[in-house]
Amino acid sequence: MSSEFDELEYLSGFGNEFATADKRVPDALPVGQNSPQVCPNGLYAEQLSGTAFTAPRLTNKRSWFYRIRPSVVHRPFKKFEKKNWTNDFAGIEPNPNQYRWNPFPLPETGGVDFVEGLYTVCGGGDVISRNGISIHVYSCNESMQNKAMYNGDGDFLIVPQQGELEITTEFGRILVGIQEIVVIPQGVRFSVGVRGVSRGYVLEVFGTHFVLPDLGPIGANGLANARDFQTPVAWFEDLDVPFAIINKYQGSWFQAEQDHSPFDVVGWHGNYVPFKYDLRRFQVINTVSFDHCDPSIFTVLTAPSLKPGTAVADFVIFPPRWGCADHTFRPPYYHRNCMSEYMGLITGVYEAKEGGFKPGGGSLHPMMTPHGPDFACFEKCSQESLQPVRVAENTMSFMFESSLNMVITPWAIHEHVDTGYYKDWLSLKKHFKLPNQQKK
Ligand SMILES: O=C(O)Cc1cc(O)ccc1O
Ligand SMILES: [Fe+2]
Repeated sequence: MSSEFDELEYLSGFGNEFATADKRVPDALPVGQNSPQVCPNGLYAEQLSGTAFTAPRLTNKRSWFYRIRPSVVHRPFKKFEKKNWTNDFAGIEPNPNQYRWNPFPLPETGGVDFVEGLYTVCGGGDVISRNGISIHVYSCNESMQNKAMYNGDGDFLIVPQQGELEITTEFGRILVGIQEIVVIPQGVRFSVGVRGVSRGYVLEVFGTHFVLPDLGPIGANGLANARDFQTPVAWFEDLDVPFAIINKYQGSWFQAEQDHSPFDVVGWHGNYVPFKYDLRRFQVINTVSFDHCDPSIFTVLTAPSLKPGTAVADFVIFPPRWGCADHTFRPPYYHRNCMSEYMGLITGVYEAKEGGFKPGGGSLHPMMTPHGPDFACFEKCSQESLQPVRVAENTMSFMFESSLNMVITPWAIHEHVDTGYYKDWLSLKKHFKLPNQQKK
C-alpha cells in the first residue's frame, strides 16, 4: 500500500539546529527572533523545552513551533485506565530467572490502535524522580483516528518488527519501515497510522535523552553516522474537527478534548526533534584479529545516566557482518552482567540461540543472572573451522541494555513465556580433563 508517506522528504543529521517551513507557507518562520510581536501569517509562537533552560549548551534541547493555535487550547485532562500498562515498578515481586517470551500476539479481531495495543513487559526506576526505563511491546491493526498522544514522562524509541508505521508528529510526518527505528522525545505529540497488522518494541527512558555514543579511538566516523538520522520537514493540517489528546503523565493516562488538529505547526526550528534511523546504515566495527568484543561496539544510541560511561539505557543492534576472529570462540561469551539485558528479534535468527528466540518475541537476562550461548551453539562453534563467515546474514536483533534493575510486570510474568528456556543450558557438557587425561 502506498501513500503520501512514501514521498516524504527528511532533514539529515543528528542534534542539528534545524529550520523548516511547510512548502505551502515558505515564510512561516520569523527571521532573526523567536517571539515577534506578531508572527508571520498570523501564527502563534510556542517553545517546547526538552532540557532545563539552563542546561549546558552542548546538551541543551528545545524547539520553537509556529502554529495555527497554541497547544494550550484544549479542555481539561481526564484520567482513563489502560490495562497491562505500567510505569510503576515499586512493589512488583522480583524474579532473577532468565526469561524468554514467545512472539507477542497480534490483535485477532476488532480495531486496536497503537495506544490501545501498548503493553509493558518490564522496567525499573520511576517517573517521579525521573530516572528509569520501561520496556513495552505494541500490537495493533488500526490507525489512531483524530487522536494524538504525547509522553509527558519520557522519550519513546520505537522498533517496528512487523508493519510499517505512518507517524504524524507536530514536526511533520515520518514513515518508519522494518529495520528502521524512530525516537519520539518527551512531550512531542504524535499519531500512529498503520498499513496492516503491526507489532514492535518500545524503549521508554525517563529523565534523559538519546545521544550518539562517543567514538573514542574509533575516530571521527563509524557506528551510526550522524548524517543518516532523518528528521521530518514541517507539515500542517488546518482541521477544525474533534481531536483527543492523550497524555501519559506520571505513569497514568489522561485524555483531553479539543476542536482542532494538533498537527497545525506550519514551521519550526530547533534541536529537540523526532528522528528515524535505518539500522542497515550502521557501520559495524569489530575485531579483525581475535576474541569476542563486548557488544557495546554495536551501540546505536545511548541514554546516559549521570554516572560516566553508564547508560540509563543503550540501544544496541546485532546486524549482518563478517566473523573472522582467529583462534576464538566467536559467539557471545558466557557472562554475568551488572546491567540488565532485554533482547528482541526483528528478523532472522540470533547467532547464540538459533532455536527458541523468535522474531517478535523477547528475552530478559536480569542483572548478574548468568547466560550465554545455548548447548547447540557451544558445541557447533567450539569445533567449527574458523573461516571468515557471514554472521547473522538477513538478521537484525537488538538489545536494550540498562543500568537499572528491572522487574517483570504481572502481565508479562505469565503470558507467552517460554517456560523451558533454562533447558537451553542444562545439557552443556563437562569437557574438563586433568593434564594427564589430555590427548598427547
Ligand atoms: O547476552 C547476549 O546475547 C548479548 C550479548 C552479546 C554479546 O556479543 C556479548 C555480550 C552480551 O551480553
Ligand atoms: Fe548478555
